[in-house]
Amino acid sequence: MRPVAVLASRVRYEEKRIFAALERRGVPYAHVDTRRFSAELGRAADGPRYAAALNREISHSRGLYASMILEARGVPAVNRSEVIAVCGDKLRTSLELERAGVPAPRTAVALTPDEGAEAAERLGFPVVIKPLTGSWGRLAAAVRDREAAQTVLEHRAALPSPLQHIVYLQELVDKPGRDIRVIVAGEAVVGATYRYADGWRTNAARGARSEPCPLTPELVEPALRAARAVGGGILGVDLIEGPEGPLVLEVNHTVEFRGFQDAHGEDVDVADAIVSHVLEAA
Ligand SMILES: Nc1ncnc2c1ncn2[C@@H]1O[C@H](COP(=O)(O)OP(=O)(O)OP(=O)(O)O)[C@@H](O)[C@H]1O
Repeated sequence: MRPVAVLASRVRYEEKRIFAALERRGVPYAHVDTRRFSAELGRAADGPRYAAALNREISHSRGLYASMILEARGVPAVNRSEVIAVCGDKLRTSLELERAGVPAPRTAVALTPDEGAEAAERLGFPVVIKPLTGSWGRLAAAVRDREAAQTVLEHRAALPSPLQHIVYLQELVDKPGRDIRVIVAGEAVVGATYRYADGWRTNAARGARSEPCPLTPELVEPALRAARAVGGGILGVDLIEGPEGPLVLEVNHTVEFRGFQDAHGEDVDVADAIVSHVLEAA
């Protein structure tokens, strides 16, 4: 069997667990550091060197293009470049969720900061203003009135990147001090955790505490629908509990699972579920 490529510029807890899971199953693998990755075009006839590629790259651009290049060489990538492109952009994700009828917070988008203030007013305060790209909740702001919105949007307008001038807004959902993370691998739900933290951003990267969350149909169904909507693969679906049930916030394409694994202990093996899905793709 040709080796499975594990694409990652950093070997963290998650990648170590994945290497160990591959070794336990006797699957040959090669760690490919994306910082040392290059390919000459026109040589695709060389044929695929890997049975599949598991993309664990944190850098969005390197991850996206690594999957794209390997796919062009006939290597099935997990996740696929198209999925990474959708998940890496909050608006593209929201549009796919909307198309699939997945419940999500009320969301609006404006193509200039000035129009953003109007759109926020129409959505109704308080609102969350988020960058289209990025993670760990960085640069997201909860604003309670028009004046505060205008201050944030003025900062946005001053930023050099045109992408920062696109304003993505959401109602601030009054949630019970926690998020829910559901990990999906293909058509299987690996498990779910609650993530508790102080403040309105309760995601794990900001120091949240993870606890196991029961897999109820009202959670599993929107999580699987969200994963399918973005194209499927190994995905972390983030949900918050609204007054009428779970709402999908976003879908992450490079799942960090340390808190999740610690919360579940021996009951769930995320790395093994990931490897099992990659072998299906191979
Ligand atoms: N509309 C909302 N209402 C209430 N809380 C929200 C809303 N949007 C985001 N949050 C909170 O802020 C956190 C960060 O938001 P979001 O997940 O959109 O940002 P991110 O930068 O993509 O983070 P990550 O990719 O690390 O999950 C969420 O985990 C959630 O706790």
